[in-house]
Amino acid sequence: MAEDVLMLNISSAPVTFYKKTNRRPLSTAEKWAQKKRESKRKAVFEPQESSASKQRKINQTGQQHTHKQKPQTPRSPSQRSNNRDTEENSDQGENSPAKSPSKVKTFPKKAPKEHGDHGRPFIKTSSLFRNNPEIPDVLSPAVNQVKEKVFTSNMFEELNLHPHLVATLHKVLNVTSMTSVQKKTIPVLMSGKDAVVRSQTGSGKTLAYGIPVVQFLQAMQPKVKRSDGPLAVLIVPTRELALQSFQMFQKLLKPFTWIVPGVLMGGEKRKAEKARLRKGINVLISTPGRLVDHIKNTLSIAFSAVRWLILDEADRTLDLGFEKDLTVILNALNATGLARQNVLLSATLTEGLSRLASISMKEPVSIHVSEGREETVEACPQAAPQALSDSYAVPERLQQHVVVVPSKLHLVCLAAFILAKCKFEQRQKLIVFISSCEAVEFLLTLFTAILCEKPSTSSTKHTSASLNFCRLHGNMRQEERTEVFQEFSQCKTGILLCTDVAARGLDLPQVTWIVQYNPPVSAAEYVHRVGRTARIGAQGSSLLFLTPSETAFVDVLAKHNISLSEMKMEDVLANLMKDERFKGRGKWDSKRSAAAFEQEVRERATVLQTDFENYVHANNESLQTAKSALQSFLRAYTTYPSSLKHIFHIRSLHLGHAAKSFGLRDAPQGLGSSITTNPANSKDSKKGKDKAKRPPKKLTAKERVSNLMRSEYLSGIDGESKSKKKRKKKKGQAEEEQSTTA
Ligand SMILES: Nc1ncnc2c1ncn2[C@@H]1O[C@H](COP(=O)(O)OP(=O)(O)OP(=O)(O)O)[C@@H](O)[C@H]1O
Repeated sequence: MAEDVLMLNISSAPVTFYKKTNRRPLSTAEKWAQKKRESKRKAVFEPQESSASKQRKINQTGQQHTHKQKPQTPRSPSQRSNNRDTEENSDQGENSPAKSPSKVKTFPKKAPKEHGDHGRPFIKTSSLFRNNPEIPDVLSPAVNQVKEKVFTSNMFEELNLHPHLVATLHKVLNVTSMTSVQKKTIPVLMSGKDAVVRSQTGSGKTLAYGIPVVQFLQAMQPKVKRSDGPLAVLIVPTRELALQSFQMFQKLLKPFTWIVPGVLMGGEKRKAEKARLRKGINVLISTPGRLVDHIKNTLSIAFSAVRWLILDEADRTLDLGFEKDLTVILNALNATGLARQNVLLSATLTEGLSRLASISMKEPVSIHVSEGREETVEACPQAAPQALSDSYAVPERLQQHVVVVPSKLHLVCLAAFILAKCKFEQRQKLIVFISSCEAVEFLLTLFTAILCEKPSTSSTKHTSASLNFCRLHGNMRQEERTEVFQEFSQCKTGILLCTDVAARGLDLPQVTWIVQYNPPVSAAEYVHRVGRTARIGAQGSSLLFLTPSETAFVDVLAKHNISLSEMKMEDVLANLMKDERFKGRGKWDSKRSAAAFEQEVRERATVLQTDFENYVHANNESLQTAKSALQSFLRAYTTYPSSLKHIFHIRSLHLGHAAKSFGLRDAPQGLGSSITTNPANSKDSKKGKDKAKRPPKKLTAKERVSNLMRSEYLSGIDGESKSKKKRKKKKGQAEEEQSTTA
């Protein structure tokens, strides 16, 4: 433990605990004085146990409680005794810099005994409300939120489309009037121009390019044949989005049966894809990596007839992570020399894309829908993408919230929120974004075990629904991914725990809440995540979790004209009052004071956290799962881009507190050394000290990219690591092997 603290420089970093303190380090005497003040303060503010209650516990156990406990068998909340120890021997296992030495003396390290009178094992409880950093007020700066009108009163009939296409839009896709982006984009693309299109999430961009492509292909003379091969190529960053876009083209092409759409995506059998390519695919939808794979290994893929290239989620597809793949694709397409229409689309296109856009496009028309530019479709040669500002539009009916939660309380706070929405409210569908595949798996198992239990008696005051958890991330088998994606699309309620693999483009109907349990890597990713709700003019809400040291991210969002309102952590936790399974040790009476209410909330949070911890520590397997989830979370934390490192830096994480958010009582040994790369984080040896004096090694652009990409692999977005590719080659699995990372 102590080593971890040193390695991460946590103990010497007061910024971890109190935001924006530039104080000099405290002397030992000052630290003692501070601790004394702190414990006095706690005596006033923290829930206290009566001495009678303390005495009762000592009598029951025959001893005082110890620091190191054997793992307890997890017990259902209904089995639990209400006579639990809350906030008692609470700080053990955390690398808490404010731990009082006197406390350590008070509790000798003895194994727990069973209660003599009840025959129940001693239940270790968790300290949640001590030694947390102060929660600063979050003042989201006032911004002029960019507004985009979703719908227009114009009908598709006005566009001079094939009547069967219009009929399909009405009957199959159920759409009649155009959205703003469709009204602006479709005529431009039908006139044969290239375009860079930016409009908010869920505003109908897919049809904005889908309709012109189908209109063009159905009118081609001589008639399109399968043997022509790809005439339109659509590149998207994830497999689920590829599947979704493919399904949309299937619908649009219903009346034009001679035009064949097809999808290539990692995780599918290459052999089958090759066979389909041989037969002929006219509208080819693919993830970049898989298309490159076929360009290199499939003879029958030919691009001699390609007339359209569309990059959906273009900022993601064009970013450095996919640059190499895209270069291969562009070279293959350009080799044919045929005139081609190019379209780039995203909700977050900025000027950063000008470089690649200018490589692949001819005098693109820049289209954006923000108010004030309503009717301007400017032809803007070469420099078109520069016209796009850094302000992002988010759906007007999206209510955005932020909650500041100390690391220790993250897990219970998320659980309380999920219970509130999905157990005690009707028709709620949540997506929870988490930074790594392992953490998704861990939370799925934990929540299913602890939150999904049925209430033991009829004492539950509120009517409650059963919780329906599912998960989506890049380490799942493709069939399972597809199944979950389809199921969650169709269900009316439920909770999807996922990585950023679900952040882009997915059109999952009726999602009511987006929870960002781990903050996104950029403002753009924030926009895409929240964009999974409030689509096509609907209402929706989002909640961003930040720790006290991360609150400056709100200012980063404000720079992109995104404003959030604060939700108080206490209010989220207060939802636990609806769930009798986690009630505290005393009899709760709703007529009691506000202070008693607050104490009961804290007790319930503690009971819940204790359940989580008991579950995690019940056996070695669950313990290891929690540890590797924590490790993957920390790894992901090191991959924030340098522009955000002042907010999200591994050194400002408190390992012990982060461990608690994975149900761990202790921060596992050696975690720090496996995570940190900065010499300043090495042990406090002379060598380490010397190194620490040196400025951190400046990363090359390549290293920064590989760092960033590592986070994408963690979150399961399409792509493959070099080492993985090598391993695959070695095994000679080129044909059948399925990529697990996309
Ligand atoms: N004209 C329309 N009228 C009604 N619904 C529409 C219309 N156009 C598209 N939709 C529906 O709106 C939803 C969102 O569309 P789409 O997925 O194309 O949005 P998007 O702008 O691409 O979002 P994102 O930026 O998140 O990818 C889909 O369910 C689609 O069927």
